[in-house]
Amino acid sequence: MISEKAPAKINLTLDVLQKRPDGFHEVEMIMTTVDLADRIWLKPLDRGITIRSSERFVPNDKRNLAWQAADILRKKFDIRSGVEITLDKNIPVAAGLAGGSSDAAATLRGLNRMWNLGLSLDELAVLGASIGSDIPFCVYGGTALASGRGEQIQHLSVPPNCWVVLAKPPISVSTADIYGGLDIQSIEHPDTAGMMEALASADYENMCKKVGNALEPVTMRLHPQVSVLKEQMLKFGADTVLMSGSGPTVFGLVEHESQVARIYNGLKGFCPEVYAVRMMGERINLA
Ligand SMILES: C[C@](O)(CO)[C@H](O)COP(=O)(O)OP(=O)(O)OC[C@H]1O[C@@H](n2ccc(N)nc2=O)[C@H](O)[C@@H]1O
Ligand SMILES: Nc1ncnc2c1ncn2[C@@H]1O[C@H](COP(=O)(O)OP(=O)(O)OP(=O)(O)O)[C@@H](O)[C@H]1O
Repeated sequence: MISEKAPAKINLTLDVLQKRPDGFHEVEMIMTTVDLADRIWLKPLDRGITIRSSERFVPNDKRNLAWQAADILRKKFDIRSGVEITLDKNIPVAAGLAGGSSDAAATLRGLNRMWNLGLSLDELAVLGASIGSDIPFCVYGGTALASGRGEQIQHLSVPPNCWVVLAKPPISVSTADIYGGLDIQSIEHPDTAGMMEALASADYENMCKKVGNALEPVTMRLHPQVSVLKEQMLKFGADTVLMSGSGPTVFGLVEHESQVARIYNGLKGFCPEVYAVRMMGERINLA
């Protein structure tokens, strides 16, 4: 049996440049992995792909991104045997934290080992891109600038050490609806280059100043709870707060562990899903 860790990501920046003829949006976003992770287990089967999950809201058929990752490898390399994929979910579902994408990326890395395919992370990322825009980043993890529709990856420096408090309000957000609700002309563009400089110089304060997400106003308009949560987190002492991805999870950054408890305990009262984690920031190696 093979096991792989599948970490969540947060967006330190997310900029949308334009809508493309294929319906996707041209983006520029800086993402980094945090120490909140699913674990996937791969068990050889004679045939077929089956999914078991600890989380009842996750589909256990071909709608599961991990199923699609296994399917693409089986078809491309004419693999006759099968696999049972067990997902130990810790990352909240449909949260803006790329949980499903990270499970798919971990499945690609794990099956590459189990089926002795000898593929590089770059090759796995290309295969992952055909399933979802966030999967290439999740294949490498770490910290990166993602462009195109999210599949072009440029690796960046590890962020300065800090704590991340994540809070997911109990609402569902459709990524397609949030992109669809954007008015391209009125976007307030985050300073992507400024964030890259802050990371390169490991400047925590500047990193906090440069966070920004063009999708945040769209999600907040549809779900005012997200802005309430953001205000609360700032009130409880976070140095900066931003929505991740298309939401609805918001994250707050603090430099010292001693600042975490006030935010965590303050939010726990009215938000059911709160997590205090560290930024991991380092890339995943092929085992
Ligand atoms: C919001 C983010 O999670 C930020 O990291 C990503 O941009 C979305 O990544 P994802 O969930 O892997 O997205 P996909 O599964 O590829 O696409 C879901 C839907 O989001 C919209 N979409 C996604 C990515 C992109 N660059 N432009 C888009 O318009 C499209 O309507 C698409 O049908
Ligand atoms: N392995 C999986 N884990 C969780 N959800 C999955 C998985 N595979 C497919 N899904 C489906 O994908 C939807 C989005 O779930 P996911 O947790 O990946 O969202 P997300 O964190 O918002 O992703 P992203 O940040 O990439 O937009 C869920 O509603 C679920 O039905």
